[in-house]
Amino acid sequence: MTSTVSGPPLTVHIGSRKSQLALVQTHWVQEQLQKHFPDRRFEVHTMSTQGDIILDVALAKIGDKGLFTKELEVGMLQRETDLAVHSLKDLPTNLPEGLILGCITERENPADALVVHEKHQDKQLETLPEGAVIGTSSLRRLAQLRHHYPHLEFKDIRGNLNTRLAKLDEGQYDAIILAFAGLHRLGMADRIHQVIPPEISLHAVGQGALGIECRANDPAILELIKVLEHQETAQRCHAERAFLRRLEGGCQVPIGVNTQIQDNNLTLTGMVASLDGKRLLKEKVTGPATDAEQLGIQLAETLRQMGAQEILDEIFAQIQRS
Ligand SMILES: NCc1[nH]cc(CCC(=O)O)c1CC(=O)O
Repeated sequence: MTSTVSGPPLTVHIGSRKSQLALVQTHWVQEQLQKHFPDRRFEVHTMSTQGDIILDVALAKIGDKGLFTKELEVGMLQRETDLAVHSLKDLPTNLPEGLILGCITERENPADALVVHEKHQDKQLETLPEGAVIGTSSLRRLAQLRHHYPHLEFKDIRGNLNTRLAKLDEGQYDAIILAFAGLHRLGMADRIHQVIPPEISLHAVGQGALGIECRANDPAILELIKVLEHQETAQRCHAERAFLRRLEGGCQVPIGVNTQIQDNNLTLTGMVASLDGKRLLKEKVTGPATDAEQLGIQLAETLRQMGAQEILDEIFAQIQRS
């Protein structure tokens, strides 16, 4: 065996959450890296994050950044692991000192999806009856659906995908909203009843893509994970993340996006809404895909001029009070 002096360690340690979805995603990354680098060993280390442990409090109220990522980050900073695989939408836009977002993988369909109770098999979002109870833990989904369907009721829902589906099937909800990507990756795409179009619900920043985080001063690991980067997804997600970073008020907020790239031009649509869905600001920007971050910042400033900051400040105060 040859020893590598400056190359990556022969065994690469990958940090992951323990949820079924996290493991499917991490094992995919492990498998891809193994294919590219057959001489190395890739080992997965699972960890529980606060987000996996605190299940009885609404996500919006916890509000803490990095709820699903912090323990994985500590692992890398303490050199127990070399990289961590995240659902990109759970990765805060500002990372701890010493860590970077080293790779963004090809995105699955980023849309939200409607899953209905069996008694509503013949219904769509627009035909669900008045008072039907929709389960979601996301302020973004809540605000946009309230805006378009004020006759529906909304109730918080927590837990992993299987728990949420079980609560729906038991009859605690008439329908729930989940990410298309999560259902698809877990082999449960057959539960998707309606893919919600962007005109109704703009998706979360980074939704459907994986983000691989590593130490900033570890070029060998960075070089390994870069082979999994998907350029178009990365450009879209860098625009989305720059938009969120520029707007964010320090809590989970109703901010949604959509991105498209055509002929090297990136169009970013962004939305900020009040919790009651009564005010909803939406605008878009187009420019060279290579200026992704600049486009995100520009759109954030435009929305702020339209009044987004007042909406976000109000929501932050509301969440603190409730
Ligand atoms: N916050 C939970 C979470 N983080 C990533 C996904 C789904 C997969 C993805 O968006 O990449 C989900 C579940 C959901 O929103 O339904």
